Amino acid sequence: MAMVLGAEDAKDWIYKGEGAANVVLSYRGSSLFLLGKVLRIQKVPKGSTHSVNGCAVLSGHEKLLWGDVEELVESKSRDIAMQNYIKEFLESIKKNVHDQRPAWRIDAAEVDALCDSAFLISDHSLFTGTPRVELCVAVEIKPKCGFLPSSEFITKANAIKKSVTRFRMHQFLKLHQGEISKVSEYNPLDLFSGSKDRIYQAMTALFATPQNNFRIFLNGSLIFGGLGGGMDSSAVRSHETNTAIEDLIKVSGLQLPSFLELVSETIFSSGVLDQLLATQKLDVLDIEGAIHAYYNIISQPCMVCKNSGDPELLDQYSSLHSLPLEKRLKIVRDYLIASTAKDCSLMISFRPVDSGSTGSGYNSIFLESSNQSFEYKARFIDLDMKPLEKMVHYYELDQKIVNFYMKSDDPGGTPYDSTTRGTKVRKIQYHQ
Ligand SMILES: O=P(O)(O)O[C@@H]1[C@@H](OP(=O)(O)O)[C@H](OP(=O)(O)O)[C@H](O)[C@H](OP(=O)(O)O)[C@H]1OP(=O)(O)O
Ligand SMILES: Nc1ncnc2c1ncn2[C@@H]1O[C@H](COP(=O)(O)OP(=O)(O)OP(=O)(O)O)[C@@H](O)[C@H]1O
Ligand SMILES: [Zn+2]
Repeated sequence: MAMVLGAEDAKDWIYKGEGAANVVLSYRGSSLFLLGKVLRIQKVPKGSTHSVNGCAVLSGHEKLLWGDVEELVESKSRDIAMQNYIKEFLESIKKNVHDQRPAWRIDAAEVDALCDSAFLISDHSLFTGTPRVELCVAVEIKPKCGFLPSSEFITKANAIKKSVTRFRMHQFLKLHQGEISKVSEYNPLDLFSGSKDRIYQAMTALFATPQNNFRIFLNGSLIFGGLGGGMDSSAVRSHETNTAIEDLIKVSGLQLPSFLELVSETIFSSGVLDQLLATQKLDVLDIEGAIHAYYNIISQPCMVCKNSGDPELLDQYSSLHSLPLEKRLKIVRDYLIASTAKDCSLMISFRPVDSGSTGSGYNSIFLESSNQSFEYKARFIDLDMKPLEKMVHYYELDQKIVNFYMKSDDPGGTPYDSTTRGTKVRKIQYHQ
C-alpha cells in the first residue's frame, strides 16, 4: 500500500519509547491501516552521520560474513533502492518528541531525519492492535544473557565469569558510572530456569528494580518502568506508579502478586524463553574466543594475541587462528546472532476472557489463584543484527566489566544459587 507521510502527519505519532538505537512512536490518528502500529525510527549519535547501529548497507567484511543469507544481503540493498525520503515528516517528529525524551538519551543521539527508511511494526503492547477497544495489559522484559559461559578460552584471570552472571557483574560497573542508583537483584538465570518458583522470583526482582529490563503497558500506554529505556525509572515510579498499578488492579481484577504470577505462569508454560536461550548459547566460545576469529576475518593482526605474553594462552589461541575460513566465519556469525538474542526484549500481552472460552485460536492461561482465564500473545522485539565492527567493543567491555567486578565487594553471593545469597561463597571461590 503506497502512503506518503508529510510534516502535517507527525502530530498523529506519539512518543512510545526508545532504546540506544531507535525511537519508537505509536499511532493515534484516524487511519485504520496505521492504528495499532508503531513506527521505529533510527537515531544518529550527536555529531555523527552514521546511525547508532552502523550503516544500512553491509560492509565488505559483513557481506563475507552473512553472504550465504541471501535475503539479508538483498533486503539491505532493497531498503536503499526503495528509499522514500520524508525529511519534513522526520524533522517534525524530531521536534515533537523532544520534550518527552530522557535527557541522557537526547545527549547521546537524535532522530535521524536523513534516515532512508523506518519500520512500521505491529504494536505488541496491544492484543489485537486496537487501543481502547478492549482491556489489554502487556509486559516488556529485556531478559539479557540467561546462562553462564563455560568456554575453555576464558582466561584463568576471568574465571569469575563462569560463576557470576554477566548481568550482575555489569550492574556494579553501571552503578559506578552513575547509570543506575542501585544494583538489581534480578537474576537472568532464574528467569530462564524453567522453574515456576524461580521465574516468579525473577519477576518480583524485575518489579522491584525495573531499570531498562521491565515495563508494564495498559492498553498500549506505559504505566510502569522507565520511559525511553531509562536505567532508573524512579521518576515514573514515584509519580504515577501507584495510581497506575491501582488502575491495573481495578480493570484487570488482579492484585499485583497475581499479576506477576500470571506473567510467570505464562513464561513457564509457554516455554517462550527456551528457544531464546538456545539462540543465546550459540555463543559457545565467549568473546574471549570469538575475538580471535574476528581478527582473521578482517585480515588484521590479532590485538589480543599481540598483547598476551602467555605462551600457553597463545598456543591455545593459535588453534583458532588456524581454523579454516568457513569455521571462523561461523564462530563470528554465531557470536553476533547470540548477541542479538542477549539484547532483545520479550513482549507479552494479555486480555481477560470468560473462564472456559478458549476457542479463539490464541494461547490461553488459567490463573488458579484468582480463578481467571487470559489469552496471551508473546512476541520478541529488537532483533536487530549487531554490526561486525562491534566485536572489539564487546571484547573491551567484557574485560572492563570483569575487572571492575573483581575490585568490587559484592555481598550477593553466587547469583546462580539463590540459597547461598548473603554468604561469601562467591568470594571464597574467587580467592581460591
Ligand atoms: O552490551 P550490553 O549488554 O550493555 O547491551 C547494550 C544495552 O545495554 P544494557 O542492556 O543496558 O546493558 C543497550 O541498552 P541501553 O542503551 O542501555 O538501554 C543497547 O541495547 C545496546 O544495543 P545497541 O547498541 O542498541 O544495538 C546493547 O549492546 P549490545 O551488547 O547488545 O550490542
Ligand atoms: N513492536 C513494538 N510494539 C510495542 N512497543 C515497541 C515495539 N517496538 C519497540 N517498542 C517500544 O520501544 C522501545 C524501544 O524499541 P527498541 O528496543 O526496538 O529500541 P532500540 O533502540 O533498538 O533498543 P536497544 O537499546 O535495545 O538497542 C521498546 O523498549 C518498547 O518499549
Ligand atoms: Zn588471537
